Amino acid sequence: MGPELLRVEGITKRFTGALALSDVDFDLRSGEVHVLLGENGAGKSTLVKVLAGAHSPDTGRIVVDGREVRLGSPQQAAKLGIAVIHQELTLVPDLSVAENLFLGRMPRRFGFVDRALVRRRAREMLERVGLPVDPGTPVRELGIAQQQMVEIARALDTDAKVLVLDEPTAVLTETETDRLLEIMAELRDEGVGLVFITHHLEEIRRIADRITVLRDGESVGVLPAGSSVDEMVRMMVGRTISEQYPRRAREPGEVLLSVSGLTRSGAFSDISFEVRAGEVLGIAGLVGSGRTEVARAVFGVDHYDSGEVVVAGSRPRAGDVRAVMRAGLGLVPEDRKGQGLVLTSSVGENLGLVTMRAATKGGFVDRKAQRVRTSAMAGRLRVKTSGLDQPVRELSGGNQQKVVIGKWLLADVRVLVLDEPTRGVDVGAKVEIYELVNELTDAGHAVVLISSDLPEVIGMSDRVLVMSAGRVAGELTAAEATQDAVMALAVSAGAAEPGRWSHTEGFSDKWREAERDTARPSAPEETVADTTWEQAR
Ligand SMILES: Nc1ncnc2c1ncn2[C@@H]1O[C@H](COP(=O)(O)OP(=O)(O)OP(=O)(O)O)[C@@H](O)[C@H]1O
Repeated sequence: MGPELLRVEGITKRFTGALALSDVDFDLRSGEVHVLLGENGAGKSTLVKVLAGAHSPDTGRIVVDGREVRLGSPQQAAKLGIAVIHQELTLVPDLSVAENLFLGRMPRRFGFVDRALVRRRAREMLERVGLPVDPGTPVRELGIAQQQMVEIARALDTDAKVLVLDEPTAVLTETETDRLLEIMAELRDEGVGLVFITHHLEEIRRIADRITVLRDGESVGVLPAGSSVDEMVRMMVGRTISEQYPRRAREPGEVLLSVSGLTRSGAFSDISFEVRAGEVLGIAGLVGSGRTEVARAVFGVDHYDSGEVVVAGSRPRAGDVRAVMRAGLGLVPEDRKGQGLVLTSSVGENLGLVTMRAATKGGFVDRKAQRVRTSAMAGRLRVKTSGLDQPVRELSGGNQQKVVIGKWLLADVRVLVLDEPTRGVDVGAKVEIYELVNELTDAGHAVVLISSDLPEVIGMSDRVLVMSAGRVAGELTAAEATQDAVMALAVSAGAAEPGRWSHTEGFSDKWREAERDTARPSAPEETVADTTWEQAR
């Protein structure tokens, strides 16, 4: 490790109702990857925003290159060589890669943009991050990983000595993550100092030189490279987690969800499956295999051409979300930046969105009963909040995700479809979500679990349905569902689409890609929120 690039001492940041950072010390040296680890709401993003000049701390010192500085704005931070890659990328989709790389600082000659120079410099910058795209390509044609690389290339060109990456791998596939970690290692070798946030502990094991653990806004310790997952978990949540996938199987009862011959041209075809009371059915599949599309069609937010959906004995009309919900089926959509939430409303209101109807007595909402239930759920999922009245937009990303899950876990549904329920959620809350799945099935409900996390879908399901290229490729019992067996089925439709499977990417890579490609955080999700509002009234 080289000389110290940056140090913060005694940083405190208070928001109304929350002490986000309390007397935090942190330092970064040249040529190291320093990981910030902590539960949802521990204060990681707040510290990053202080380093980015986006939040000014209430107290504390910031020292860059040995000199105390005030980071009054992101521009000032950038001038001092601190570049931050936030989760929400900031590129302009309709401009080319080169135009984005030089946004606001186009090299000019005699007053004209020097196009030849722009292209040459752009190529050099892209080469540094190993991105083989033409600088003339519009950014909107790039995948998320490539866009992230363009941002990193741009950041590095401004002579950044410090590169801060806030949960960059959450949206990446395994191969893309590998590539990013390689580039991070190369930059480290060049002497750049990197601050890295991730909830994936195995990534930390691979790349971290030091790990600073935050808990409730305090720095509780620094772990060295090579620390075990157990050590990280213990320091992060203050206890060990004995069982990662605590599935309690029970004798299945009557069929609660029956899907037969469901077909939508171009998306999925002839999908049939059943889920019984007390069962967890996992749905697995690769890029474009259609898992999420099927879930959305079953829930009624997307249409289907033919087939039948029966929920607890009734046949809701295709495409009628309200009828599907009345029949007793709920969907936790894959979360994308607060999707499924009413951001301006409070934590309590959001948790109660779907249950309000259940808590309605003679036309009036029984507010007391409602509060008891929502507050118990917030406690179980350890939603970090100053109270049920806090606006949900003030919560950290992971805690917003917990509220989306909690809302549906509280809903009185017979069948709950969970699409990527644990993305962005810390390890402790993950296990709590699994426990709640157990409780749902203990109580005789049925759960459909769609997940890109292969160990999770295998560990928590009684049966795993594997989809491939829009069809059901097969079904495995819990005992049969090994990674290899699931993989073999998932690629079984490969012959039909040779191009898709010819590359040598890892399996779970396509897995995460599938998840991402099918995510459409647009109108249909709003429909969900609107419908629940309407129902609540
Ligand atoms: N603008 C704000 N207003 C009020 N409270 C805030 C605001 N921003 C953050 N907080 C609070 O500060 C605390 C730390 O949040 P922060 O976003 O730093 O957590 P995090 O460690 O990044 O979590 P995650 O892993 O979920 O992203 C949380 O309790 C959060 O509710």
